[in-house]
Amino acid sequence: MNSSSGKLLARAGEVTRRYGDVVALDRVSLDIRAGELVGLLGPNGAGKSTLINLLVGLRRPTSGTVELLGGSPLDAAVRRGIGVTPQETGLPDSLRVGEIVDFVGAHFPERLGTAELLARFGLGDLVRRQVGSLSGGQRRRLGVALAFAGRPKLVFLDEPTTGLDVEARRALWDGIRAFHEDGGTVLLTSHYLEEVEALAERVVVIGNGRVLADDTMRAVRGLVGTRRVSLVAESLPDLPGVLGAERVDGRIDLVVSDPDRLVVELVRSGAPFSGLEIRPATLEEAFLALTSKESAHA
Ligand SMILES: Nc1ncnc2c1ncn2[C@@H]1O[C@H](COP(=O)(O)OP(=O)(O)OP(=O)(O)O)[C@@H](O)[C@H]1O
Repeated sequence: MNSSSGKLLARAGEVTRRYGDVVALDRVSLDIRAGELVGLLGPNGAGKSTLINLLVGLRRPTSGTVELLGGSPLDAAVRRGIGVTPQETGLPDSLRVGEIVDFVGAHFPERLGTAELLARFGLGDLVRRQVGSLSGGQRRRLGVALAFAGRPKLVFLDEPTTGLDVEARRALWDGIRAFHEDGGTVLLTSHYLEEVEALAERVVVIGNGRVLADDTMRAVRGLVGTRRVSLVAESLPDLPGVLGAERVDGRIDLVVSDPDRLVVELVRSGAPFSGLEIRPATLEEAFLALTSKESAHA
């Protein structure tokens, strides 16, 4: 909401993280301010989890700086102010849902009541159930809910709804929204554009370890305010304004911002082609175009 005026809660400054030869993050900078709900969007291997792990102190950057709640994420006292749900959560099967929430909550100076927390995430009916008896989706929801148990200032959610059905996903969204509406700050990663669209006002697109866009959802859409031009051709010359290109089932699909100009240039080039189709690009395609921009070849 007041994205540029809120207090700075987390900052990655020019962070690079290598794993051997792999550069998972390449000089990434990111500020998260109080009251924001930021969606971190990117394909598999883009570096999203690595960035979260650096911000929450699970890993250290190879170079660059990380600040969390005005201190260092390596400081356990600082980390008490945040909530984290990793991609996978291992919870002891024999404990009851209510017991786990009590146990986790007890580690924090301030906490949300067990009943309230479970209700927020649509888990109220499960308070007496043993974790071992929960479905995968229920367990996942519990894992996410636990990130909110200690009334955190800032919550990091790494792909919170992966593998959940529509209903469970919406229950989670409601819980995340309720926290945000109370003034809470969230950074969440997702592969799902609809999830980021449903929740986040600010979107950071990450690909190949770099920040490709950091703006409002609207602006990120506009940035690639795109059409998809699809045609059959052996090969194409370099064409102007191509944001992304891929071969699909014998066709070449180009994501472009100005399809008229592209077609004019295509005809002018004399390259043989057939089966020309032009349609609006979906947000998914716009996103893929952004992430493949550097490697696009038309
Ligand atoms: N512990 C590790 N050792 C070696 N390489 C790693 C390690 N963790 C991550 N990587 C590599 O770093 C890159 C970024 O991975 P990361 O998990 O941050 O991406 P991601 O965007 O979270 O992907 P996903 O959506 O699949 O979780 C990948 O190439 C990955 O293989």
